[in-house]
Amino acid sequence: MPSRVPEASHHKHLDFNSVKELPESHAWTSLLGDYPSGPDSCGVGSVPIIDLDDPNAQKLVGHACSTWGVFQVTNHGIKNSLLNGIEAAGKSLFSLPIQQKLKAARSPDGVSGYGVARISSFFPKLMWSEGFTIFGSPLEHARQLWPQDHNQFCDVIEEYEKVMQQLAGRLMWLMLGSLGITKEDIKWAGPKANFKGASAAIQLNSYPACPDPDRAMGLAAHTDSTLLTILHQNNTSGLQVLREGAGWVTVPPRPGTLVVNIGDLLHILSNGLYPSVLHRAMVNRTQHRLSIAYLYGPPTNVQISPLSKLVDPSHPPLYRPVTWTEYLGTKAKHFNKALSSVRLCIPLNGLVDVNDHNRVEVSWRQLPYIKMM
Ligand SMILES: C=C1C[C@]23C[C@@]1(O)CC[C@H]2[C@@]12CCC[C@@](C)(C(=O)O1)[C@H]2[C@@H]3C(=O)O
Ligand SMILES: O=C(O)CCC(=O)C(=O)O
Ligand SMILES: [Fe+2]
Repeated sequence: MPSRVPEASHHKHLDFNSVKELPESHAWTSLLGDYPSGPDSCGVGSVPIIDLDDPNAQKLVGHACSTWGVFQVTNHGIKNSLLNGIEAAGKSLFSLPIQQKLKAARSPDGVSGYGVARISSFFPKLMWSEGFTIFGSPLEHARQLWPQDHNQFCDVIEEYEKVMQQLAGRLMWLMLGSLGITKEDIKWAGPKANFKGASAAIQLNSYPACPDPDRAMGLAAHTDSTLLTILHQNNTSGLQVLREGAGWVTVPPRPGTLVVNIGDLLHILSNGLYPSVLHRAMVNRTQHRLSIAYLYGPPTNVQISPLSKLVDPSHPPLYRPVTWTEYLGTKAKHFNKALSSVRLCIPLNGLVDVNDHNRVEVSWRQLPYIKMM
């Protein structure tokens, strides 16, 4: 694990508009040599695109989840006007003067607000991006950002949350259905099995054009601590996913298409059958990139553990139960070791020791960070 950067060791909040040269604080040397890039040269294919109206959608989703951990969806029911609306809301936020944005700064222990990527403290260099997280009502922060006129922003966010919650529920049943899981198996999905009590955060990410993109990192490689994440990107490339044996594969934006990726909690729930995908965001010299992530999780206090239908003597539970709140805390503390820190030890006699919560294993997931040091 790279050494952490002390909070005050350099200026964290950059006014990207005024910077003409990449500052040393943001220069990630030897970064791009960690894995080969691009699917085209080695023929691994590209991230699957699934039409949600396809009668075969469940099977296609299941296959994409077990092989890629990520897929793109069309015919998802989200209007283009709303996607444009949330993009415009993000643009309007990030184009405010830095002093104004800092009025809505995320507090050191807080979740919501404006700030640098929260995983920054795990890296020796800062990332070429800024973010705004919404968990619960955006009203207070929106008032600080636009004292005269915050309604437009809040209305778009509210509408986005409403439709994304429905889409996320639909995706959950496609994913779970493909594992043979039925509505009776997930009590916390609620009496109508529509995941009404689920929680979610919206993360607006801004990646300004960068004077030296080959030495900069937009958002460092990570997995999401979610069940699933639905990502809308503007018309600028930057998202890459890591495919074992192939390297970093770019997920180019396609108008009206949303990216869905599996997070650590679905990895746990599926007992490792649907692995969470490692991904990152790169930057470029000329275009401002914007992405909006809908980070979807269970009700915050529900214990998530491998589904009993997926567990038997030859497939023992790989993870101990954990709530979303607890897991987010673990991620904030242990970052890329969070998932293995909730993994159970399977001794040779096959009996699981539920108290051994702290085993740390080195897997291919950790290589990108180790190589960076
Ligand atoms: C619900 C959440 C997931 C997240 C932490 C957060 O509380 C809100 C922001 C999310 C995000 C977005 C960018 C990448 C990420 C690793 C991060 O630093 O903040 C994720 C967090 C996560 O999935 O662990
Ligand atoms: O900007 C992107 O494409 C990725 C964003 C992301 O990974 C996140 O918000 O968790
Ligand atoms: Fe992410």
